[in-house]
Amino acid sequence: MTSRRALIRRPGPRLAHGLLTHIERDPVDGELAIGQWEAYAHALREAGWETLEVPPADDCPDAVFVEDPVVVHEDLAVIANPGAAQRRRETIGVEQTMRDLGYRIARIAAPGTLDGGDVLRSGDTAYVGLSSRTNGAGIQQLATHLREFGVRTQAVPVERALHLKSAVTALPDGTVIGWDPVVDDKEAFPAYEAMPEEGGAHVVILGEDQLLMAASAPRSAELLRARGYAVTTVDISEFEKLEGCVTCLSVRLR
Ligand SMILES: NC(=O)NCCC[C@H](N)C(=O)O
Repeated sequence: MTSRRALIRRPGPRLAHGLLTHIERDPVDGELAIGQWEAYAHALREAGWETLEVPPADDCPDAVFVEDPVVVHEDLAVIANPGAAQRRRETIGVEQTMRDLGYRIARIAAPGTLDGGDVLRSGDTAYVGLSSRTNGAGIQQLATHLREFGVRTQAVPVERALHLKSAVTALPDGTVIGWDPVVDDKEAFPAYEAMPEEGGAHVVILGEDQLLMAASAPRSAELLRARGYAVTTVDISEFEKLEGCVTCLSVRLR
């Protein structure tokens, strides 16, 4: 029925030891996390996406956040060089999966660092967070890789959030939505709208009029429903305790 596929990666036994930067540790319930991850994958499939599992990386606590080790554009998979050293081994299995799927492979190389969570594509622009994980050299390398597609890359400062997409995402019509307390530069975007909750800044575009959001942002979901979007919500509380959000749990391949 569909050519839409999404990469996901099952959480491993060390999930509770995932990295934290901006929040205090709150114990993660591993079993609940697996149930939430399965419900997330189910929501993708219900919306017509085929889910492809990258083999788990059980020694990497944050491997479930599969968006971070790769940026995919058309037939090119840019393997990231994660800014946190302990996340770098996550790229091995992701690269193998992308090769097996027939993607061309490019790489972000040291001294460049880049996490996929910092890359927000909207229209013909890639906004890339200059964050604690992604540096200027990484952004320049990504810009070079994306140039062949006519994609323009624009760096955006990120100081108050982990990744650019922890602070903002984009609606199908190009409006960038964010949670003001962690957005450093609203002026970077041609159209910006504030959401009332932190999780309200995170949308996975399931279709032209269909969004996936976290259950932790009910008021934002209502606002977006009022704009005509069909919004599916999933509870991802255990991943939010690790600074994860709906966007980072999958990579949509189009
Ligand atoms: N793209 C994302 O927002 N990923 C979330 C990563 C959370 C993980 N605990 C980390 O600090 O790397």
